[in-house]
Amino acid sequence: MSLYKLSNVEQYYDGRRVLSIDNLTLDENQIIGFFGPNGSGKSTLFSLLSFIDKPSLGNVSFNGLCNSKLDFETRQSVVMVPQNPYLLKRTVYENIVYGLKLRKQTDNLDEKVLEALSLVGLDNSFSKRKWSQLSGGESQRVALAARLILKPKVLILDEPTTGVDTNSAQLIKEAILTAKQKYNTTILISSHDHNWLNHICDRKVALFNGSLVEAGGVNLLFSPWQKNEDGNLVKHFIDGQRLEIKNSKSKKRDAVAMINCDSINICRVDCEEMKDENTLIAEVSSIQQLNGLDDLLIEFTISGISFNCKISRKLMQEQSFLPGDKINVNIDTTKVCWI
Ligand SMILES: Nc1ncnc2c1ncn2[C@@H]1O[C@H](COP(=O)(O)OP(=O)(O)OP(=O)(O)O)[C@@H](O)[C@H]1O
Repeated sequence: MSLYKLSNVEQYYDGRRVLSIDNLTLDENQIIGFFGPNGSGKSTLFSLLSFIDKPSLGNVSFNGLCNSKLDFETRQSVVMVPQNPYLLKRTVYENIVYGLKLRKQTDNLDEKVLEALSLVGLDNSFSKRKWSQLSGGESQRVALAARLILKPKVLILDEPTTGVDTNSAQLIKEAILTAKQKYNTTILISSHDHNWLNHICDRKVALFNGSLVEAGGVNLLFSPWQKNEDGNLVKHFIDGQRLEIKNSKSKKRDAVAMINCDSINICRVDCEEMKDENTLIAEVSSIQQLNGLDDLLIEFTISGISFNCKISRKLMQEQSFLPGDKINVNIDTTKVCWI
């Protein structure tokens, strides 16, 4: 049985739908990464998974029980570090023991604080410091230690590496891996740092305008980018091909483009009707059947970089693609999102 099961979940703010998830299951003792552009619904989803909010419609079940039937203790076993964690205006020690005291678990506090601090790479001298005597990265780690000390069943981290240096990001990563191993904690993390997520996650889930993008259904195009004369970002592939992204003047050269597989059209290389100045040449690497759908997922490479797109069975019958075939690729760059 999955730990979480979401069915037909929708969340509305001021009459506007910001989240719509037909089906999502999350398994126990995994590290699951959530990514997507700003405003795609990651924090909203986390507020439902942490039981801070109830969905406007649909059902979030946990360990087989509907969220409205969960007892206080079960709710308390799920803890979250929000995007901008709040520290009490007290010492680090008092911040870290706060949750334990609320739960009336007051035995061996000193020992537990020492263990929690060492998990996040801070020594015991920090316990006497005031909240105001910490750097941004140290505050993040204290906020994390205050949750780890609870040995939670689920730990939800909303962008834990935003604004922290690489050393703190590494320490946070190690603390998360230790929590998974030592306490069997299930960890849900959102981050815009794909390298960091790739190194730590067992599974990654993409959100796009409040909807889930099925595994393999999204393409990420990483830097380096160059700017053309109009200021738009252009990807130069090693084989000399180029892809200009429309309306990207405001984006930086280290941005990551997210291209939904539905925004890509393909046809055989000898099919003239799709060809224009933006058409790229690619090579088919694999063809997979998508579960329960009348669609196929085609993986292909453009100058060694992997992409995928969906095609209908009808198009497959017309074009009969095979691995190794050269294809024309058109990407609707007006639909690109940025991470
Ligand atoms: N309390 C709220 N009231 C009204 N709208 C909200 C509220 N919270 C979030 N939203 C809107 O819901 C949408 C999803 O926001 P959310 O914070 O979940 O996205 P996100 O993926 O976490 O974004 P980011 O990467 O910027 O943190 C956004 O359009 C946002 O403006």
